[in-house]
Amino acid sequence: ACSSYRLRDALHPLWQSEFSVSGGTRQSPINIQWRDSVYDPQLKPLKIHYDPDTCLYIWNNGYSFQVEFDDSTDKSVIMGGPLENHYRLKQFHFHWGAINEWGSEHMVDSKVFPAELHLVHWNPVKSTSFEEAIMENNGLVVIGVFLKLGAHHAGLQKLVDALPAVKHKDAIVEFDVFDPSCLVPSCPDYWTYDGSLTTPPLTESVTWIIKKTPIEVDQNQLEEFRMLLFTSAGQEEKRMVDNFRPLQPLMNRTVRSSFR
Ligand SMILES: COc1ccc(N2C[C@H](O)c3cc(S(N)(=O)=O)sc3S2(=O)=O)cc1
Ligand SMILES: [Zn+2]
Repeated sequence: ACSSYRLRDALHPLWQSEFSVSGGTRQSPINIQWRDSVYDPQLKPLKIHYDPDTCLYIWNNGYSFQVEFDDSTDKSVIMGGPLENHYRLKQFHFHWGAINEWGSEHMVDSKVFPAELHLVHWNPVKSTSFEEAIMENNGLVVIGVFLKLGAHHAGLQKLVDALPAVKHKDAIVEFDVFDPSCLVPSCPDYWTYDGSLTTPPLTESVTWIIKKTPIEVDQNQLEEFRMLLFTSAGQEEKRMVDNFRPLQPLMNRTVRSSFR
């Protein structure tokens, strides 16, 4: 894994140079060293209540595909875990590689996964809008779920079937009635740490919750991700792959685990 990591890092100077914020002390993603994580018995189980009717549309934002939700009410929220209050689901998206040997943003004991799901939530108690929450300390909570190559994922397939409609940058397609909790593993175990957005503006406003157990997807489903394009219609095609940020230093942070 480390060799492919070095290779993948060398292949992607863009991500290395463009996305390094000066003076950051809590940047993401990180390599989670299982043995250095600290079990915190005060961490509660994470509670997830998503209403499938709050799903709005899928769009290609030029570095991933994103599924947006109606966040004007508390219909789709998470609570518990390390959180003092509830957080509203705003969007989810993925990061993936050109090949199965890499693609995730976080790593566990230097193990990379072919892809990683991010469910982005914001704190409606501390902030009056998502845009405001992005700039707030711990204004956002992102749940990270690793994807590994394995069985076909029936819930994901509904999403995959819509991807050809958003092949190009800025394409958008209506996507109603989808419950993203089908993408979250039932195992309750997670790690949590204070970090940042992994794309610009890289703000240090994210409480990360990384699920220990990956979900399984099959090769065809990963290949469908790789058929998307970074480029707009009419431009020279660039396949949307390797849209992950390199690992960032842990610095003075502790990763807590919800499990022994
Ligand atoms: C300044 O305006 C904005 C700033 C940020 C964003 N977002 C889009 C980003 O792609 C992005 C990436 C996230 S990740 N990989 O989970 O760390 S979370 C997130 S976002 O939804 O906050 C939208 C508007
Ligand atoms: Zn992300």
